[in-house]
Amino acid sequence: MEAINTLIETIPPRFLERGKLVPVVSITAAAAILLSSYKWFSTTSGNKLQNGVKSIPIPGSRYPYFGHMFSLGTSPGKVIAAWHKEFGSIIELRMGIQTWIMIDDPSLAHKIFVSNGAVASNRPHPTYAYTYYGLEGKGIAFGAHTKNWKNARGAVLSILAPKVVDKNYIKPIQSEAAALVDRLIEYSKKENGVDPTVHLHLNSMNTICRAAFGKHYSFDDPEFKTMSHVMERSMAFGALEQDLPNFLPILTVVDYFTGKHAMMKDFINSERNPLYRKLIAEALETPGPNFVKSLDEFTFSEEERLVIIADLVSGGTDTVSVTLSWAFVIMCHYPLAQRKAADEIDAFIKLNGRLPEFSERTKLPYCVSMMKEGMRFRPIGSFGIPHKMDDDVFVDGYVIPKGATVFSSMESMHHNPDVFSEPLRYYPERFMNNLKTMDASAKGKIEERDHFNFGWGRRMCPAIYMAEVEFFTSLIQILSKCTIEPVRDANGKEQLPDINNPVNSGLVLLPISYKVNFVERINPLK
Ligand code: HEM
Repeated sequence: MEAINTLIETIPPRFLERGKLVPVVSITAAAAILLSSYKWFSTTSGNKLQNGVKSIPIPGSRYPYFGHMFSLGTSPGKVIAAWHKEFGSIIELRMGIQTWIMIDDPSLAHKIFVSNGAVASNRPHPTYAYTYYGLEGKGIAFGAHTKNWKNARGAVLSILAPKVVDKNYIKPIQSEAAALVDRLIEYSKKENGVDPTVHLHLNSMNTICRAAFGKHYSFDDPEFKTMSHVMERSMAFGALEQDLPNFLPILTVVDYFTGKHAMMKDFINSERNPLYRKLIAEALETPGPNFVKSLDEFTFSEEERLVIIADLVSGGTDTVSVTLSWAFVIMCHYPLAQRKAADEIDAFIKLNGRLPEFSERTKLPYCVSMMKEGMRFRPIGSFGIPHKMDDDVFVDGYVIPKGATVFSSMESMHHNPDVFSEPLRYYPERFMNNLKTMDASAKGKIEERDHFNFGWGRRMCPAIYMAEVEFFTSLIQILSKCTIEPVRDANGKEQLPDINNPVNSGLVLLPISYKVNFVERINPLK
């Protein structure tokens, strides 16, 4: 019963009337528990050969029916990393009726996702993401690997191509980055320390909304609040614990009694879709380029276009801001690295009388390396977005079975000593000889990739170039105008942000909420 109680605790109370639910769950629980009330322990027989095929190790303890669902705790990335250390680069988890394969070796991941891209590029179908958010699998992020998806992906790649970003979106990115720095400095002057989260959220939302719709917001704009609310609700519905029947079909009855599907449908029809329809209609009339107008050059249905735009807005909102948030934490902990990057920027400004553009990044090798090392040192997600296998694939002696959900274990992969020497050391210099854009590096040879945060193959993030332009531009603006310093307590003692314990928030890993000071410095431009 302990397992079922844990399960109930994971379902947010707003979706449940506990009084009604507990008896229902108790019946299903009794059925499940009756089947067996003991714990199974790991079959650690990995790498045994059977008919020339190595078996994939199954780590840790697991329960009948539930499998590993209660073994991952609140920091699944860390648990998985420990299992990789013990059992090797490929492990298998049983998540209810689903089989999850976790990989922390980039070359194995490459062989599965890239070399076998034709059958390793599907997505699992989480109920909310696929049925409701995706209006039955439309768009690109959660759509099945079909012809429609290929068309959508092709259109998105063309509107996010580096030369299009350079031509249409660099100026808005620059002006939003400048506004971000000004706000961070202004708020730091008002108080002892500022929590950058909301400022970064506004910045990333404005950057993507300018690109998508040609519009941007202030904090108190009611539409900004609506956008944030819609995004937050969507994330909450998309959380794994909302999708338990996909793992444990016995719990379908819980969804039925709690009316969860009706709530999801209602949210999409009465909140998400009307908002996006309004933004899309306005964007078509707004002067200047934007994603909506670019998509209009293709022949998508109204629903298809809406979901593609929603994918781009959701994908673009908190990814770069979390990357920047980690960069702030890291720079507080490594002031010498921060100084070195600022000196490099100052030297460029002294020579050129202006801030560097992204196209000039190789003149700032330390800054570029710092960006790459920051993403390696603190990846923004534990597992990226999973792929689903359409067929069996035979790789390095293992069979990755049809139907399995395959993840790259991002935390473990980026700290894998076989891939990065001294992986726990923050050492930007390791990338000084790899100054290619992250976009070029991600699409190049596996041995030449810098990091793996943007995923793999046909499903690789289509916005890498835009994301790194945003990251670079904000970093340069910030370091040219201020230093990032820890706050001090009443005794003048530094209070450094926590760098070691990320908070798992759905798809992303956030730093624990923190405050730092953005202290204005002599502007090298003046
Ligand atoms: C630091 C920033 C970012 C990171 C680390 C990141 C990471 C990722 C990852 C890991 C995936 C899944 C790849 C896979 O399945 O193998 C992905 C997909 C995606 N990303 Fe990003 N992303 C970032 C920024 C952005 C931005 C700025 C946008 C929009 C402008 C965006 C839009 C998307 C979309 C639409 C997909 C779905 C692609 C598909 O399924 O075909 N991302 N991203």
